[in-house]
Amino acid sequence: MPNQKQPNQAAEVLIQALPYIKQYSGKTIVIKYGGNAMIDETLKAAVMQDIILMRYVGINAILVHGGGPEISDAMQRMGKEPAFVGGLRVTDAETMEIVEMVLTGKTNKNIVAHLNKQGGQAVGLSGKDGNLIVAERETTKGDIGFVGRVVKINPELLHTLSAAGYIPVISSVAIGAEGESYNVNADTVAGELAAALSASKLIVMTDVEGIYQDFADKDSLISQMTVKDARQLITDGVVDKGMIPKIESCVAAIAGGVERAHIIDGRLPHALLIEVFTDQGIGTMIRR
Ligand SMILES: Nc1ncnc2c1ncn2[C@@H]1O[C@H](COP(=O)(O)OP(=O)(O)O)[C@@H](O)[C@H]1O
Ligand SMILES: CC(=O)N[C@@H](CCC(=O)OP(=O)(O)O)C(=O)O
Repeated sequence: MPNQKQPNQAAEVLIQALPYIKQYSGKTIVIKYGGNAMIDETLKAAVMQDIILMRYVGINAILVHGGGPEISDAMQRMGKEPAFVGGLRVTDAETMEIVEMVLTGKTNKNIVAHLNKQGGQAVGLSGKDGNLIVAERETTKGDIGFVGRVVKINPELLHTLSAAGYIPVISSVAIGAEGESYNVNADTVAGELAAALSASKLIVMTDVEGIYQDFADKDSLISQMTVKDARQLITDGVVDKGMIPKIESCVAAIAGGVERAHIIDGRLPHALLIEVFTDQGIGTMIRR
């Protein structure tokens, strides 16, 4: 399709981006990618382009991906019924194998291939590589098997890859003290990594515009709030389901020193570029 912008308009767009390029070049931005934007191929291509552009202007872009629906599909094909306790997948030994095959084997490599096809230099990792994400068994929700609680992040490998211009793509499979695998929620991993890397931003992409004060009222989108407000939303039961781990990961990131966390709509093409490089605030921003 021909570019419908007049040349001066195109120049304006680039000039508007300049202060943001200056602000974030050389800084780290952690992106959690999942949900709808992952299933739709056109949206997926747009997300990859945004990340490649971020990398080319010198931003250390780190991508953490989910893949919950794909894991559930694979389980069902293998005759296993997915079950969740408090939003976490009950993960017996066989399910852990499926999680690792799908997330680290398939989804991770698929994203890496997409990024590389479009001109990026992506490297796929799980939390096992370089002992990146060390976990122990999550025990606060009863026995839910090999679900992990993050105990340590070793981000050195990510610094090395970013410094060399690579885009690390990370699946949320962690390693235990005995080398065993743990299944960790991908939102949680993104928040922990953002804190460990002292990222400038954590951006969580999802399948709604952002956080609503009242989920039934689409005019009640919260454009920004403090960590205290965010915690209150969970206490008051305003957010539930998949939104709770997202808010918790934003809160953990900010408590760990990240400046800002954003929950944005992955269904909007180029939502990442709009968030990082324009004056337009989209989604919900959480700050100290
Ligand atoms: N107050 C709220 N505002 C926005 N979304 C909410 C709220 N409370 C619950 N949600 C739910 O959280 C979901 C996002 O979490 P999830 O389905 O896990 O997303 P993803 O697949 O992107 O990880 C939304 O689709 C929505 O149904
Ligand atoms: C413990 C736990 O629940 N792990 C998640 C890991 C994947 C994930 O978080 O994917 P989304 O971001 O697409 O939801 C799971 O098994 O589904």
